[in-house]
Amino acid sequence: MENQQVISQPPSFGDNNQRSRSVSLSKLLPRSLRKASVTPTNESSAGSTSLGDNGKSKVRPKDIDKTEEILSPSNAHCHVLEDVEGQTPASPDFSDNVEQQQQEQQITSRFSLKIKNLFKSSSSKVLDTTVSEPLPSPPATPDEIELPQTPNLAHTHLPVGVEPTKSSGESGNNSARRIRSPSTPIMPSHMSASHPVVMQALSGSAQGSPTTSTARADRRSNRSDTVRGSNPYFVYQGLPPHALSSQDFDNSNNSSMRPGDYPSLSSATTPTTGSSPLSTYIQKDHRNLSNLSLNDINENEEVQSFGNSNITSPERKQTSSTNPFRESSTSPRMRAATLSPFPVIVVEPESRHDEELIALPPPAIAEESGGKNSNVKPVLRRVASEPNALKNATGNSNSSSSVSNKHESHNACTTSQGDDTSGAISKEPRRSRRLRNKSFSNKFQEVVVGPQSFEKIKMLGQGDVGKVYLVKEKKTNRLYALKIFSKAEMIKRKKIKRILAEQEILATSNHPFIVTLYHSFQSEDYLYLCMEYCMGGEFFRALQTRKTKCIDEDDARFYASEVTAALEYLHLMGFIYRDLKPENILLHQSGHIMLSDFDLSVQAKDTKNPVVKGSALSSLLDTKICSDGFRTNSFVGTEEYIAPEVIRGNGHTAAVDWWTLGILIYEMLFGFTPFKGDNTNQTFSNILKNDVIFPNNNEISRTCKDLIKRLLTKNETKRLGSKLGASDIKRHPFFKKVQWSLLRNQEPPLIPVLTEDGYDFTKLSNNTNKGVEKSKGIGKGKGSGDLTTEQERIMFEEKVEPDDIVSDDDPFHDFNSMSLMQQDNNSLIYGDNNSYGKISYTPNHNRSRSNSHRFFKRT
Ligand SMILES: Nc1ncnc2c1ncn2[C@@H]1O[C@H](COP(=O)(O)OP(=O)(O)OP(=O)(O)O)[C@@H](O)[C@H]1O
Repeated sequence: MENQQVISQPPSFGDNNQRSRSVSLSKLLPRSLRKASVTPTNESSAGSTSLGDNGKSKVRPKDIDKTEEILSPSNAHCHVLEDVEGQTPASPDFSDNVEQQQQEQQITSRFSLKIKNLFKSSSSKVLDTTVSEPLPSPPATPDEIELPQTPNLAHTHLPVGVEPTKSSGESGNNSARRIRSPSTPIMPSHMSASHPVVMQALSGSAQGSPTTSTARADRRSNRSDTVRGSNPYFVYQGLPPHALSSQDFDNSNNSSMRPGDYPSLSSATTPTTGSSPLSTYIQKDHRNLSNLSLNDINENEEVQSFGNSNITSPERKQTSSTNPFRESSTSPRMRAATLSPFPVIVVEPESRHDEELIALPPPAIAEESGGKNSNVKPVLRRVASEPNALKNATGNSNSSSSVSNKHESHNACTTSQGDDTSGAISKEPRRSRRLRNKSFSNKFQEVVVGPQSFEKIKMLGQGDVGKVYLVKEKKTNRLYALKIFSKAEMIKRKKIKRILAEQEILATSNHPFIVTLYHSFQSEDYLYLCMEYCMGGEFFRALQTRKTKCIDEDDARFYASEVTAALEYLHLMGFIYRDLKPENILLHQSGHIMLSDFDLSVQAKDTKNPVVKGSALSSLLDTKICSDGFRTNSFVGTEEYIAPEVIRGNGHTAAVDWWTLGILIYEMLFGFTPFKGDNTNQTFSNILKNDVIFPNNNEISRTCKDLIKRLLTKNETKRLGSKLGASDIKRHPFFKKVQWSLLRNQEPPLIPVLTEDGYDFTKLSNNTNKGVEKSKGIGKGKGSGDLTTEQERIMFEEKVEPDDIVSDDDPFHDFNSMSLMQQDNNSLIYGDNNSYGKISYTPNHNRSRSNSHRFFKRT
């Protein structure tokens, strides 16, 4: 097969050094740092991440959660209505960009000063950031810069705002390729010896100049060269103590660092020398620290600002925010944007969980350990509210018996609530109606499966908090993707709201481009989402199989139209997706897209019904109105995809999804994202200040470039989509030929096929999971494979806890256990001869340049 390129199936997380991808900014810690279980040897660390028990040896990230800031709908932002139709395609309106750039430059300069001053007063443990690095000046170019054309665009792209000198070209080479992986050794700029700040700190050391060829060669030769740095608007303060454990440093052969030690700048050396504990640590475990501190600080900031109050006054907003951008927004325009027209902030009702979760675990533990803390109010909860892993993690002396007791306690709960001998629980637990009362509830019935109904075939991937397994249902042999979350982990990291949101979006959605949720259920220690298995894996992988990491315009139109349809649907439901990127787009076996990973999504408060506007002849659906007036203030997204308003921290709306669509289309066409800089600082600066530029690629039409420009309009009120939402995008000339109601009947450009030379998972799954770990290079360290296997064994052996027994003060009370009423028969059937290890993407020969919009009829 000539055009067929075989790549590894999105690997089990042990494979992560094979790829690199950026991680959503909301993810507090790099995955490796988040690993819950520390194995005896460092080789095993990548593959032995634990979700479950063994809490004593776990590395626990600092607790954070999103506390969404909802701004009063009564102060809904004004939006400029602009009609796309009839406009000359390549005539973008960037009239306010110059003014905006100047103001933003002033603001960012102020931040630099402010943050520098902060550092002056910081202890030596606080790592300096890149703020001393001058922000790149906006390119003195017209809106479109034609760069010299070369065969490989990915290699010729110069980062926006970087002069096309030799060095920047090299830098562009590094930054142009978007190689991302949660555990690729991507070094933040402040960790890189080539970074000026590190250079400064290492002054006197023989690290060379940032511009020396040695440093560049290091960067080129090391995958960590996708240097990421700190956001100029947030201060990197080193790894928080909870992020590091003694075991981690033992693994790094360094005993001098203690768990509580912050890695300091002085100890952060170049990844190539590996002489510092941190660099050794990072090198060995291929960590990406770049996004860590941003989230950490931002999340804490939000907790501080909004965690203890239901209503936050404008004054509170002004004073409590630690976002330097907001604090120092002294320009009238920025101040106006910050305070008006959204002066009132209301905390989301769901934040109840955040408060509960801050409070619950310690009292529960205190109570169990003899109630020594008499001030602690007894908490009415059953054992399931305190997962065994959590008890272990907190060193509860009863933990040893908890595993053996759990089924007893479960049985006690299931048989008779009144039998509870503690006497503490006197009321009948109420059955959660959260999802049952929703309009879609007739889609679901009582849960008909449990963990034991499935057999693990392989791990598909590990996300921020969940592990996703390819499983087959024993009874039917059907394949599913089972996403499993540890309750203890969710509690510790205050992700309860996230998982509830993810469950709700998946359960609510019924759309061909959104992954289907078949079952969701919980056991005592775990939460489970059983979803449609998208055997094509991540669209990101499919892009990587292309020679230039990109696809042609017709193909990009195909994927962009499906993504637009999915976003339109989500917006109609009142959801803002917020994390669009190729990694979160999965490919169905048919080649059509499936949006997944909704843990960063948020639902608008007071969702409104869509409105049809226009005449009978040309009516347009206004989906923007569904979440009108809703602004949320979390700092979420993925570095290269993040919208300017998110960086500014003034709140954002569903318009962020249209921004990310613009980045996605750009990346599909050119193989890299438009604003990527050498580090986070520069990337954010580029996002805020620079216009999108296009490589000199004559194959890309003017309408396509116009669409991208309009989607990447920095002013969200002028961005395409700000008038009617998806309808604005759908009627752009770029999509003129698209038949929106027949998208599912389009021929996809790439068809995923399982190849024959993959791992023989049939044998491996018969021969216990241990074999899988070995074959995938997971758990090389002695015992780690056993540990993973043991945890997985528990995951797949636990019993379902029906809603009736999950008491209403249980943090997971609202995680309803249910099964889809009518299951379609489209899910793949497990085949003994199939390999689930490797996949290829075959160009669809039914689809050519001339007929790419040909539709086939189903027979
Ligand atoms: N339905 C599915 N079919 C096939 N693979 C899947 C499916 N769902 C998830 N995966 C794989 O598992 C990986 C992790 O899943 P997912 O992104 O949902 O987890 P997450 O914890 O939300 O991750 P993230 O850190 O990106 O938010 C995905 O990147 C994908 O490769």
